[in-house]
Amino acid sequence: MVIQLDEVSKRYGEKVVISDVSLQINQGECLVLMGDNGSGKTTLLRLLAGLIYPTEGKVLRKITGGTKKTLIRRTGYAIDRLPVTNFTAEDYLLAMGLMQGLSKKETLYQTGVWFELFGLMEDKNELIASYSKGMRQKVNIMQSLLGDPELLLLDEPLSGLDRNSQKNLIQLLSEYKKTKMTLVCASHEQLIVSELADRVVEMHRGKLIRLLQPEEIVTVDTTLVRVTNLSEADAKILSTAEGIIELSTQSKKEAEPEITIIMHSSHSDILLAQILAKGGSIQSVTREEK
Ligand SMILES: Nc1ncnc2c1ncn2[C@@H]1O[C@H](COP(=O)(O)OP(=O)(O)OP(=O)(O)O)[C@@H](O)[C@H]1O
Repeated sequence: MVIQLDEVSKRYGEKVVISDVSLQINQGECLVLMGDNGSGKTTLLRLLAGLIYPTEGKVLRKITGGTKKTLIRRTGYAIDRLPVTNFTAEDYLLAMGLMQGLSKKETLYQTGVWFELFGLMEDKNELIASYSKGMRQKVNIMQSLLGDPELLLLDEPLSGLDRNSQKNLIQLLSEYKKTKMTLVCASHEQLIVSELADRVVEMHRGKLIRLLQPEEIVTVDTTLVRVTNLSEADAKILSTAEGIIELSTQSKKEAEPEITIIMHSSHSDILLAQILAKGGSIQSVTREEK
């Protein structure tokens, strides 16, 4: 399935949630959506699923053959949290399979393979309401895969899964990708980016701000340092030093301007020594490990 978004915006009342997004997602591609909380990833997935409509612009989903009805059947969507239902996992998935037009036999066969893969075989007849967060997430993903969709939309699919299940899911999705399934996934997980992504889109306040190749997503350990007493000239020199990622000055009323520096942790000892040598006072040092 190929998806084309043309100047898509979505508003709720006055609030602009998606703003002028144009993008083509190709058949067999895996596109990963990244961005801060509230940046619009889930809303974009819902637009792609056809669950909501744009306020402006168009979302075109192109399939070869088939009707609007088959378009819905050919789309799988795992929302960010499976609602707690009063069904057992097997009954729930059976109902979802039948609703999609699968036979009982087909559904039980497909789900049986996944119950085994995700280690849920012994719990399949327990109520979903009694499941842990991770177990519920596995059922959520299984329902999205029913009927082998051509377009699969996943919202934070690795969330709540143990390491082993994460790897099994990645392996399963890699197999689906070989069948030309189009995959759009909201995730910050390095495992998804490195193992599945063909392109990564970064969102900020409803806009696409960057389109990246997976190899451009380099996660490094960074250190954030807050400094005062550093002259403007020294700050300028420091901003070009090796290991500096970002340097910004915040002027506060009736107080020393404070400089915030984000640096590669591998260079932090040398850079902190340079700041002190220039007469800077270090207010705080925070290490952010990725
Ligand atoms: N039905 C709605 N009515 C009003 N505002 C909404 C609605 N749905 C989403 N929003 C707003 O749209 C913005 C984007 O929300 P969205 O859930 O798409 O973000 P997100 O990037 O998926 O966030 P997160 O990483 O926290 O899941 C938020 O400010 C949210 O409050």
